[in-house]
Amino acid sequence: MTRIAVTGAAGRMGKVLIEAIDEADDLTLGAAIVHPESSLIGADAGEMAGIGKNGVALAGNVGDVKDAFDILIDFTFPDLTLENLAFCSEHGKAVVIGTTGMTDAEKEQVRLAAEKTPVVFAPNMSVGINVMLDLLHKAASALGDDYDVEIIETHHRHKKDAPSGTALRLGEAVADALGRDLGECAVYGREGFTGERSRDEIGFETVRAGDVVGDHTVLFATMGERIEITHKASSRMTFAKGAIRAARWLQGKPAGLYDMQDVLSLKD
Ligand SMILES: NC(=O)C1=CN([C@@H]2O[C@H](COP(=O)(O)OP(=O)(O)OC[C@H]3O[C@@H](n4cnc5c(N)ncnc54)[C@H](OP(=O)(O)O)[C@@H]3O)[C@@H](O)[C@H]2O)C=CC1
Ligand SMILES: O=C(O)C1=N[C@H](C(=O)O)C[C@H](O)C1
Repeated sequence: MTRIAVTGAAGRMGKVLIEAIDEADDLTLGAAIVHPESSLIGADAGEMAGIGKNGVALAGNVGDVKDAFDILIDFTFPDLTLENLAFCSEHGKAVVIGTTGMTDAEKEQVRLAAEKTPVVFAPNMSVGINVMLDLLHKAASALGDDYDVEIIETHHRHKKDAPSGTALRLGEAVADALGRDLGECAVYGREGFTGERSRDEIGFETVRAGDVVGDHTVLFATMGERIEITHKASSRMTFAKGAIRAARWLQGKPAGLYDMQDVLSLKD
Protein backbone atom coordinates (compact mmCIF):
# COMPACT_ATOMS: atom_id res chain seq x y z
CA MET A 1 0.00 0.00 0.00
CA THR A 2 1.31 3.44 -0.88
CA ARG A 3 0.96 5.85 2.01
CA ILE A 4 -0.28 9.33 1.15
CA ALA A 5 -0.02 12.47 3.30
CA VAL A 6 -2.47 15.32 2.78
CA THR A 7 -1.58 18.88 3.82
CA GLY A 8 -4.29 21.51 4.37
CA ALA A 9 -6.31 18.50 5.51
CA ALA A 10 -9.14 20.57 6.99
CA GLY A 11 -9.47 22.69 3.84
CA ARG A 12 -12.05 22.30 1.06
CA MET A 13 -9.71 20.12 -1.03
CA GLY A 14 -8.05 18.44 1.95
CA LYS A 15 -11.30 16.84 3.17
CA VAL A 16 -12.25 15.61 -0.31
CA LEU A 17 -8.75 14.18 -0.80
CA ILE A 18 -9.08 12.20 2.45
CA GLU A 19 -12.40 10.82 1.17
CA ALA A 20 -10.92 9.93 -2.23
CA ILE A 21 -7.92 8.14 -0.65
CA ASP A 22 -10.34 6.18 1.53
CA GLU A 23 -12.12 4.98 -1.64
CA ALA A 24 -8.86 3.84 -3.32
CA ASP A 25 -7.93 0.16 -2.83
CA ASP A 26 -4.21 0.63 -3.44
CA LEU A 27 -3.61 3.75 -1.32
CA THR A 28 -3.87 4.52 2.35
CA LEU A 29 -3.89 7.78 4.28
CA GLY A 30 -0.53 7.79 6.11
CA ALA A 31 -0.78 11.29 7.52
CA ALA A 32 -2.97 14.38 7.49
CA ILE A 33 -1.58 17.78 8.38
CA VAL A 34 -3.48 20.90 9.45
CA HIS A 35 -2.44 24.40 10.46
CA PRO A 36 0.18 24.23 13.29
CA GLU A 37 -2.09 26.30 15.53
CA SER A 38 -5.24 24.34 14.72
CA SER A 39 -7.37 23.08 17.63
CA LEU A 40 -7.94 19.95 15.49
CA ILE A 41 -4.42 18.58 16.05
CA GLY A 42 -4.70 15.08 17.51
CA ALA A 43 -8.30 14.63 16.31
CA ASP A 44 -9.18 11.79 13.94
CA ALA A 45 -8.67 12.78 10.27
CA GLY A 46 -11.47 10.56 8.94
CA GLU A 47 -13.96 11.92 11.44
CA MET A 48 -12.93 15.50 10.58
CA ALA A 49 -13.43 14.75 6.85
CA GLY A 50 -16.87 13.27 7.51
CA ILE A 51 -16.10 9.66 6.53
CA GLY A 52 -15.91 8.13 10.01
CA LYS A 53 -12.86 7.29 12.14
CA ASN A 54 -9.78 6.08 10.23
CA GLY A 55 -7.22 6.07 13.07
CA VAL A 56 -5.03 8.82 11.57
CA ALA A 57 -4.42 11.62 14.09
CA LEU A 58 -4.19 15.10 12.55
CA ALA A 59 -0.64 16.50 12.79
CA GLY A 60 0.50 20.14 12.80
CA ASN A 61 3.67 19.77 10.75
CA VAL A 62 4.93 17.55 7.96
CA GLY A 63 8.16 16.90 9.92
CA ASP A 64 6.16 15.30 12.75
CA VAL A 65 4.89 12.56 10.39
CA LYS A 66 8.03 12.09 8.27
CA ASP A 67 8.05 8.29 8.51
CA ALA A 68 4.31 7.86 7.97
CA PHE A 69 4.04 8.60 4.25
CA ASP A 70 5.58 8.03 0.81
CA ILE A 71 3.88 10.72 -1.30
CA LEU A 72 2.57 14.14 -0.27
CA ILE A 73 -0.50 15.76 -1.86
CA ASP A 74 -0.52 19.51 -1.23
CA PHE A 75 -3.42 21.86 -2.05
CA THR A 76 -2.72 24.82 0.24
CA PHE A 77 -0.99 28.21 -0.18
CA PRO A 78 2.19 29.03 -2.14
CA ASP A 79 4.53 29.68 0.82
CA LEU A 80 3.36 26.58 2.68
CA THR A 81 3.55 24.42 -0.45
CA LEU A 82 7.15 25.52 -1.01
CA GLU A 83 8.05 24.73 2.60
CA ASN A 84 6.49 21.26 2.33
CA LEU A 85 8.14 20.66 -1.03
CA ALA A 86 11.58 21.59 0.35
CA PHE A 87 11.04 19.08 3.16
CA CYS A 88 9.96 16.33 0.76
CA SER A 89 12.81 16.90 -1.68
CA GLU A 90 15.27 16.61 1.24
CA HIS A 91 13.65 13.35 2.38
CA GLY A 92 13.12 11.68 -1.02
CA LYS A 93 9.33 11.88 -1.08
CA ALA A 94 7.33 12.48 -4.27
CA VAL A 95 4.86 15.38 -4.28
CA VAL A 96 1.60 16.25 -6.06
CA ILE A 97 0.97 20.01 -6.00
CA GLY A 98 -2.42 21.53 -6.77
CA THR A 99 -1.79 24.94 -5.17
CA THR A 100 -2.35 27.95 -7.45
CA GLY A 101 -1.48 31.63 -7.19
CA MET A 102 2.32 31.23 -7.31
CA THR A 103 4.54 33.99 -8.67
CA ASP A 104 7.08 33.18 -11.39
CA ALA A 105 9.82 33.15 -8.72
CA GLU A 106 7.82 30.64 -6.65
CA LYS A 107 7.26 28.44 -9.72
CA GLU A 108 11.01 28.52 -10.28
CA GLN A 109 11.49 27.19 -6.73
CA VAL A 110 9.16 24.29 -7.60
CA ARG A 111 11.24 23.56 -10.71
CA LEU A 112 14.47 23.55 -8.68
CA ALA A 113 13.08 21.27 -5.97
CA ALA A 114 11.87 18.88 -8.68
CA GLU A 115 15.49 18.31 -9.70
CA LYS A 116 15.75 16.22 -6.50
CA THR A 117 12.37 14.50 -6.33
CA PRO A 118 9.49 13.71 -8.72
CA VAL A 119 6.74 16.34 -8.66
CA VAL A 120 3.39 16.65 -10.48
CA PHE A 121 2.38 20.32 -10.48
CA ALA A 122 -0.85 21.32 -12.20
CA PRO A 123 -3.41 24.09 -11.61
CA ASN A 124 -6.27 21.76 -12.47
CA MET A 125 -6.23 18.00 -11.94
CA SER A 126 -9.52 17.25 -13.70
CA VAL A 127 -9.41 15.11 -16.83
CA GLY A 128 -11.85 17.53 -18.51
CA ILE A 129 -9.65 20.63 -18.25
CA ASN A 130 -6.63 18.70 -19.48
CA VAL A 131 -8.54 17.48 -22.51
CA MET A 132 -9.76 21.08 -23.00
CA LEU A 133 -6.10 22.21 -23.18
CA ASP A 134 -5.66 19.89 -26.13
CA LEU A 135 -8.86 21.10 -27.81
CA LEU A 136 -7.76 24.71 -27.34
CA HIS A 137 -4.46 24.11 -29.04
CA LYS A 138 -6.27 22.71 -32.05
CA ALA A 139 -8.93 25.46 -32.08
CA ALA A 140 -6.50 28.36 -31.69
CA SER A 141 -4.14 27.00 -34.36
CA ALA A 142 -7.02 26.62 -36.83
CA LEU A 143 -8.73 29.95 -36.05
CA GLY A 144 -5.52 32.00 -36.00
CA ASP A 145 -5.19 35.73 -35.37
CA ASP A 146 -8.57 36.73 -36.82
CA TYR A 147 -10.43 35.64 -33.67
CA ASP A 148 -10.39 37.65 -30.43
CA VAL A 149 -9.68 35.48 -27.38
CA GLU A 150 -11.24 36.09 -23.95
CA ILE A 151 -11.05 33.78 -20.94
CA ILE A 152 -13.79 33.93 -18.31
CA GLU A 153 -13.57 32.07 -15.00
CA THR A 154 -16.02 31.81 -12.10
CA HIS A 155 -15.24 30.46 -8.62
CA HIS A 156 -16.70 30.43 -5.11
CA ARG A 157 -16.55 33.49 -2.87
CA HIS A 158 -13.67 32.09 -0.75
CA LYS A 159 -11.09 31.83 -3.53
CA LYS A 160 -8.06 33.98 -2.81
CA ASP A 161 -6.10 34.12 -6.09
CA ALA A 162 -7.17 35.64 -9.42
CA PRO A 163 -7.28 34.85 -12.22
CA SER A 164 -7.45 31.16 -11.41
CA GLY A 165 -4.37 29.05 -12.10
CA THR A 166 -6.45 27.16 -14.64
CA ALA A 167 -7.43 30.33 -16.54
CA LEU A 168 -3.77 31.28 -16.80
CA ARG A 169 -2.86 27.80 -18.05
CA LEU A 170 -5.66 27.96 -20.66
CA GLY A 171 -4.28 31.36 -21.71
CA GLU A 172 -0.80 29.90 -22.06
CA ALA A 173 -2.11 27.09 -24.26
CA VAL A 174 -3.84 29.58 -26.59
CA ALA A 175 -0.89 32.01 -26.62
CA ASP A 176 1.46 29.14 -27.39
CA ALA A 177 -0.67 27.96 -30.33
CA LEU A 178 -0.82 31.52 -31.69
CA GLY A 179 2.91 32.16 -31.23
CA ARG A 180 2.31 34.89 -28.61
CA ASP A 181 3.89 35.52 -25.21
CA LEU A 182 1.12 35.54 -22.58
CA GLY A 183 3.22 37.86 -20.38
CA GLU A 184 3.00 40.48 -23.13
CA CYS A 185 -0.53 40.00 -24.48
CA ALA A 186 -2.60 39.28 -21.34
CA VAL A 187 -5.13 41.94 -20.24
CA TYR A 188 -6.64 41.43 -16.78
CA GLY A 189 -10.12 42.96 -16.38
CA ARG A 190 -11.11 46.23 -18.02
CA GLU A 191 -12.36 49.47 -16.52
CA GLY A 192 -12.82 53.04 -17.68
CA PHE A 193 -12.00 54.42 -21.12
CA THR A 194 -9.85 51.51 -22.27
CA GLY A 195 -9.92 52.22 -26.00
CA GLU A 196 -10.58 49.51 -28.55
CA ARG A 197 -9.37 46.05 -27.92
CA SER A 198 -6.06 45.28 -29.61
CA ARG A 199 -6.15 42.35 -31.99
CA ASP A 200 -3.57 40.24 -30.23
CA GLU A 201 -4.61 40.65 -26.60
CA ILE A 202 -5.93 37.73 -24.54
CA GLY A 203 -8.42 39.06 -21.99
CA PHE A 204 -9.15 37.54 -18.56
CA GLU A 205 -12.35 38.13 -16.63
CA THR A 206 -12.80 36.89 -13.07
CA VAL A 207 -16.13 36.24 -11.32
CA ARG A 208 -16.30 35.32 -7.59
CA ALA A 209 -19.71 34.25 -6.32
CA GLY A 210 -21.42 31.81 -3.98
CA ASP A 211 -20.34 28.18 -4.01
CA VAL A 212 -19.26 27.74 -7.65
CA VAL A 213 -16.67 24.93 -7.74
CA GLY A 214 -14.96 26.15 -10.93
CA ASP A 215 -16.16 27.23 -14.39
CA HIS A 216 -13.84 28.17 -17.24
CA THR A 217 -14.79 29.44 -20.71
CA VAL A 218 -12.48 30.33 -23.58
CA LEU A 219 -14.26 32.52 -26.12
CA PHE A 220 -13.01 32.93 -29.69
CA ALA A 221 -14.94 35.64 -31.55
CA THR A 222 -14.68 37.27 -34.96
CA MET A 223 -17.08 39.12 -37.28
CA GLY A 224 -20.08 36.85 -37.83
CA GLU A 225 -19.38 34.01 -35.41
CA ARG A 226 -18.02 32.93 -32.08
CA ILE A 227 -16.99 29.67 -30.45
CA GLU A 228 -17.02 29.05 -26.71
CA ILE A 229 -15.23 26.10 -25.15
CA THR A 230 -16.42 25.62 -21.56
CA HIS A 231 -15.58 23.33 -18.67
CA LYS A 232 -17.68 23.26 -15.49
CA ALA A 233 -16.59 21.37 -12.39
CA SER A 234 -19.56 20.48 -10.23
CA SER A 235 -17.67 18.56 -7.52
CA ARG A 236 -14.18 18.88 -6.00
CA MET A 237 -14.01 15.08 -6.21
CA THR A 238 -12.96 15.48 -9.86
CA PHE A 239 -9.79 17.33 -8.73
CA ALA A 240 -9.16 14.85 -5.90
CA LYS A 241 -9.48 11.85 -8.25
CA GLY A 242 -7.00 13.53 -10.61
CA ALA A 243 -4.55 14.14 -7.76
CA ILE A 244 -4.79 10.48 -6.77
CA ARG A 245 -4.17 9.43 -10.35
CA ALA A 246 -1.09 11.67 -10.32
CA ALA A 247 0.15 10.12 -7.06
CA ARG A 248 -0.18 6.59 -8.50
CA TRP A 249 1.58 7.65 -11.69
CA LEU A 250 4.48 9.18 -9.72
CA GLN A 251 5.47 5.90 -8.10
CA GLY A 252 8.90 4.86 -9.36
CA LYS A 253 9.32 7.95 -11.56
CA PRO A 254 12.71 9.70 -11.62
CA ALA A 255 13.11 13.20 -10.17
CA GLY A 256 11.59 15.82 -12.46
CA LEU A 257 8.75 18.27 -12.92
CA TYR A 258 5.63 16.73 -14.49
CA ASP A 259 2.09 17.94 -15.11
CA MET A 260 -1.31 16.34 -15.69
CA GLN A 261 -0.64 16.18 -19.42
CA ASP A 262 2.17 13.72 -18.56
CA VAL A 263 -0.05 11.77 -16.16
CA LEU A 264 -2.85 11.47 -18.72
CA SER A 265 -0.48 10.76 -21.66
CA LEU A 266 -1.77 13.83 -23.50
CA LYS A 267 1.66 15.03 -24.65
CA ASP A 268 2.71 14.40 -28.28
N1 LIG B 1 -5.05 21.89 -8.98
C1 LIG B 1 -6.36 21.70 -8.77
O1 LIG B 1 -7.00 20.82 -9.40
C2 LIG B 1 -7.06 22.52 -7.74
C3 LIG B 1 -6.36 23.48 -7.06
N2 LIG B 1 -6.95 24.14 -6.02
C4 LIG B 1 -6.07 25.05 -5.26
O2 LIG B 1 -5.78 24.43 -4.01
C5 LIG B 1 -5.52 25.43 -3.02
C6 LIG B 1 -6.39 25.19 -1.78
O3 LIG B 1 -7.75 25.34 -2.11
P1 LIG B 1 -8.90 25.08 -1.02
O4 LIG B 1 -8.81 23.68 -0.51
O5 LIG B 1 -10.14 25.55 -1.64
O6 LIG B 1 -8.44 26.12 0.12
P2 LIG B 1 -8.75 26.09 1.69
O7 LIG B 1 -8.47 27.47 2.19
O8 LIG B 1 -10.08 25.48 1.94
O9 LIG B 1 -7.65 25.07 2.26
C7 LIG B 1 -6.32 25.42 2.56
C8 LIG B 1 -5.96 24.77 3.86
O10 LIG B 1 -4.58 25.03 4.18
C9 LIG B 1 -4.51 25.26 5.57
N3 LIG B 1 -3.33 26.03 5.99
C10 LIG B 1 -3.11 27.35 5.89
N4 LIG B 1 -1.92 27.69 6.40
C11 LIG B 1 -1.40 26.55 6.89
C12 LIG B 1 -0.19 26.23 7.54
N5 LIG B 1 0.74 27.17 7.81
N6 LIG B 1 0.03 24.94 7.87
C13 LIG B 1 -0.89 23.99 7.59
N7 LIG B 1 -2.04 24.23 6.96
C14 LIG B 1 -2.30 25.50 6.62
C15 LIG B 1 -5.75 26.05 5.88
O11 LIG B 1 -6.01 25.96 7.26
P3 LIG B 1 -6.72 27.20 8.02
O12 LIG B 1 -8.03 27.39 7.30
O13 LIG B 1 -6.82 26.70 9.40
O14 LIG B 1 -5.80 28.38 7.85
C16 LIG B 1 -6.79 25.34 5.02
O15 LIG B 1 -7.39 24.29 5.73
C17 LIG B 1 -5.78 26.77 -3.73
O16 LIG B 1 -4.55 27.27 -4.21
C18 LIG B 1 -6.66 26.38 -4.91
O17 LIG B 1 -6.60 27.28 -5.98
C19 LIG B 1 -8.23 23.92 -5.64
C20 LIG B 1 -8.98 22.99 -6.31
C21 LIG B 1 -8.47 22.24 -7.43
O1 LIG C 1 -9.63 27.51 -5.73
C1 LIG C 1 -10.34 26.68 -6.32
O2 LIG C 1 -11.40 26.28 -5.86
C2 LIG C 1 -9.85 26.15 -7.61
N1 LIG C 1 -8.67 26.48 -8.00
C3 LIG C 1 -7.99 26.04 -9.15
C4 LIG C 1 -7.51 27.18 -10.01
O3 LIG C 1 -7.14 28.25 -9.47
O4 LIG C 1 -7.48 27.05 -11.23
C5 LIG C 1 -8.70 24.94 -9.90
C6 LIG C 1 -10.18 24.87 -9.75
O5 LIG C 1 -10.79 25.63 -10.74
C7 LIG C 1 -10.69 25.21 -8.36
